[in-house]
Amino acid sequence: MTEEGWGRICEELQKSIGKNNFVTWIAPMRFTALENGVARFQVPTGFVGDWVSRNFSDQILDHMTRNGIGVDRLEFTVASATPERPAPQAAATDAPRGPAAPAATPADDLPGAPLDARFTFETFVTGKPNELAHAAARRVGEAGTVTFNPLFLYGGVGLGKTHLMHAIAWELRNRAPEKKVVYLSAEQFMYRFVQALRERDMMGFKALFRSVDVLMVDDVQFIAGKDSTQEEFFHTFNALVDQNKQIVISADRAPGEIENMEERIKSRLQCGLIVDLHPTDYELRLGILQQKVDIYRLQYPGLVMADGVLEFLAHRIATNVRVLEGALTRLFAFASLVGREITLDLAQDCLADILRASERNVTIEEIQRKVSAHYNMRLSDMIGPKRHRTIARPRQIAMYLSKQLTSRSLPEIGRQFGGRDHTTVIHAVKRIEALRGSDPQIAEDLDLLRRMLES
Ligand SMILES: Nc1ncnc2c1ncn2[C@@H]1O[C@H](COP(=O)(O)OP(=O)(O)OP(=O)(O)O)[C@@H](O)[C@H]1O
Repeated sequence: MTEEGWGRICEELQKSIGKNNFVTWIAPMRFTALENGVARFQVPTGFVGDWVSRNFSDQILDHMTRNGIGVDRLEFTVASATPERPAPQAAATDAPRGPAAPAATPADDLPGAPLDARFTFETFVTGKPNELAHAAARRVGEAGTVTFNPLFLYGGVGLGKTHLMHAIAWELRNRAPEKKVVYLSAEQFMYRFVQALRERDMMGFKALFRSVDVLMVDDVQFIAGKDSTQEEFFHTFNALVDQNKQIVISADRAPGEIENMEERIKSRLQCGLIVDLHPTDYELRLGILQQKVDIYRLQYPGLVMADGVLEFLAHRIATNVRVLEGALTRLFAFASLVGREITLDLAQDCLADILRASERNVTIEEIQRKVSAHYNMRLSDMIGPKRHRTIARPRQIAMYLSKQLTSRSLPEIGRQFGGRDHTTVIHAVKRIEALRGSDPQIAEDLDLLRRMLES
């Protein structure tokens, strides 16, 4: 098989496994040879190789065979690190993100930290809260003229700062492989600096950091209060800016708000473009969940997910994306262990602790009040006996929202709606769930009410 032949197979694969999966897992692979029935590929990380081998090898073999290529198995080798720049490797993280990625450390003489193969622009879901940060990161990834220096990304925990930085590094690696791109955390910068001091090799340290083309330092707030590290960082920063080399910095807050950071550093950090990642909104969370589910569906092909579960998670887990991902991972693992469909009930059982922790404190009374005002009915009719459609439907909507937005049990919800039975609540939830899909007016009302209740 030639590289061209592999290109054709790639086109077919993209159709059969979907663009997202293709871009995340297959595109980073490089076909190297076909010998004695073994097709060999280079992959950026062991994790990518394992994942492709477990999830896509049958389909790859199938496409190859159908294209008349005699192949029995696939073999993956990790592209080795070049001395000029760190070889991207999958990093282990503390967050549950599907199967754990093996930790890999770059060669000792390189200042960079490993990159996570999953953190690319293709896997970064954009929405209102992060569109500016994403656009700025894309611009830096284009490797064109340096227009803003530094790019300073900041935002709360788990909102995608590290993901965007890795994405820039991957993009630069693809577009401008000759550039020396170094990504590392501020902690690693300090570690390198202390090590150089201990080994009396400050010349080596300075030469190394001043020779990079793009320097990316994550979580810069870490060096606040660490005087000599700050000092060295300042010199490195200035030396690179003077040479018109791109710098990208991330932190958990705006430069001006980092305590115990020298004023001259703060003002340096404010010279370029400062963009923040806002807390996620419902649409963005839903988009992220949908993307992750596409990946999980391949890992757990037999699992069925009921309608409304992702919407439920996106409503209820508004803390940060890492928690959202952790919830989904747990849900899929749990459902596959017990061999059950992923329903709203299963999600509520399995994620009770996470849901409690991210509770927004919307009460059933509040829901009843907002819904009755919206439909111009009396609050007392929410709990009263009237069964006319103009009353019963809003009541069902209020029950549905109570199930979605609070962690009250079905019997508790029933009790608060005039002592109704929990089966009435189940019926209401199912009915509204169905109407949400078939009646655009109801879908719109639900959306509006949810927004009002959450704001
Ligand atoms: N917009 C997004 N699209 C897809 N995944 C996202 C998005 N935002 C965050 N994530 C995912 O959420 C997780 C946490 O993101 P990341 O580690 O980049 O956060 P962070 O802002 O660097 O957090 P911290 O302050 O804790 O370092 C990662 O798995 C990342 O892939």
